[in-house]
Amino acid sequence: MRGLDEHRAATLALATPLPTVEVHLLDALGLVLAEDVATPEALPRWDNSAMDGYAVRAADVAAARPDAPVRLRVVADLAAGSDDEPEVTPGAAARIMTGAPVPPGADAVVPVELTATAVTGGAWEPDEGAVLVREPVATGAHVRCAGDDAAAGDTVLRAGALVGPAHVAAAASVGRSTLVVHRRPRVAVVSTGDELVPPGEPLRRGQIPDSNSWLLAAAAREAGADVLRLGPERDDPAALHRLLRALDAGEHGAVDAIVTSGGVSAGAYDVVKAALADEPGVAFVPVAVQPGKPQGLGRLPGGTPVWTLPGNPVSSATSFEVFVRPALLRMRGLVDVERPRVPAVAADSWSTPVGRAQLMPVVRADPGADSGTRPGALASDGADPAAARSGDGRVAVRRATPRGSGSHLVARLAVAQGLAVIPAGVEQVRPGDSLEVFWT
Ligand SMILES: Nc1nc2c(c(=O)[nH]1)N[C@H]1C(S)=C(S)[C@@H](COP(=O)(O)OP(=O)(O)OC[C@H]3O[C@@H](n4cnc5c(N)ncnc54)[C@H](O)[C@@H]3O)O[C@H]1N2
Ligand code: MOO
Repeated sequence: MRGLDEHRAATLALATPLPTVEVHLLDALGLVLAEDVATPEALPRWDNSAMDGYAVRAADVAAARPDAPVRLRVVADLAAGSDDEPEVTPGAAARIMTGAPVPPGADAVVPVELTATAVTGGAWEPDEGAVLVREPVATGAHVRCAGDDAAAGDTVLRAGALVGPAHVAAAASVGRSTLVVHRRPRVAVVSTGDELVPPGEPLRRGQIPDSNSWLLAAAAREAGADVLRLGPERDDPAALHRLLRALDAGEHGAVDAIVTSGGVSAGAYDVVKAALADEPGVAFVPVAVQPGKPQGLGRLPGGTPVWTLPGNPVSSATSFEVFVRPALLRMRGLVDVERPRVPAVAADSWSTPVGRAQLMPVVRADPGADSGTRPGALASDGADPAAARSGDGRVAVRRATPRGSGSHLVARLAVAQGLAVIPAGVEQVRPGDSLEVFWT
């Protein structure tokens, strides 16, 4: 049997970053940058005021006191956006608003609160032409200097970054209206099985609603892909083969990956295995993991990578999580495609299959476990972190359901907050044992 990590490596090897496209700023949100973005100019572009007030020469107001204010001639009124460049000579000041360029000669800004005018509290009246400064300011006070944020030529965004709101803002601030990003993968999800009917339709004995195509479509979308959801497909190998070949040939629109569920174990009607048996690029391999042992992987003749996941719903879910999700993230251009694994401590005991790693759906073992919050949020969600952590800070976890990692437990899978990864060499987990968990 192939090891869990070995199979993860094999699936990642199928994924390369997708071609790049230039998109408008908002459309870049959630995509991965494929270029470095530099600022052609310093940011800020010029010294500007951080306060509404008066641009002055600091030396002029050094002696200002509330009971002995300094009177300055007001020579200009500079709103943000003004391109005036009035010279502030000794004894002069310019009324200035936050963001307006500091005029030549001025080296500080006096906030309006530290001043009085002839018409205090009213609009500035040019005729009055003067301001009383009641306190001194240091040279440079309330001036935001050119280049504070970035020098001309500085890289402000790096290729490989996942574009979020702050990246959009940074790009806009350097004058970009578009960004070059890796395009989003389009994934076809196909469920198989004669027993399946679309959810909501009447069921006769033996039939169940198809939940995997919905699970996998949702998971793929959550991983940043566009999804073409198909199925349930009948247990007809020739028809399924035709469908998979058509997907590979782009007959349903171009797809970057195909994910199937079901029909890959040892049964008499294992349709996916039969459909792809003669495809030289696809191999079926047992992987030493529970759930998720029967796996198929490879490329169809047109080059489309295909993952054939086992049909048991929890097996499908965990297989997507550890084998497909990282590959989709890599296609999106991300370098870091693994969820961080965090140390945890078992608050529960269970046995694990001999010779296979185990992916155990878990929940926090603290009173906040039912709240739906993730352990990563513990420090700020108001729960008492001490209640959920061991003395050394590790989060305590227990199995999400008393039946543990049973691969048919689809309805209860939603209570799980993460997966504990138990190495193949461990046969029993006991309370207090160290675990590695990734939160999903
Ligand atoms: N003799 C053996 N039998 C099985 C083995 C084995 O090694 N030898 N492996 C078991 C393991 S482990 C798994 S996992 C499953 C995988 O089976 P398949 O991938 O062939 O899946 P199916 O047989 O099609 O279905 C299994 C199970 O899951 C239900 N299912 C399937 N698709 C869906 C869906 N879209 N939505 C909801 N539920 C679905 C299906 O009805 C079955 O109950 O094989 C074991 N057997
Ligand atoms: O591998 Mo199966 O997925 O153990 O249930």
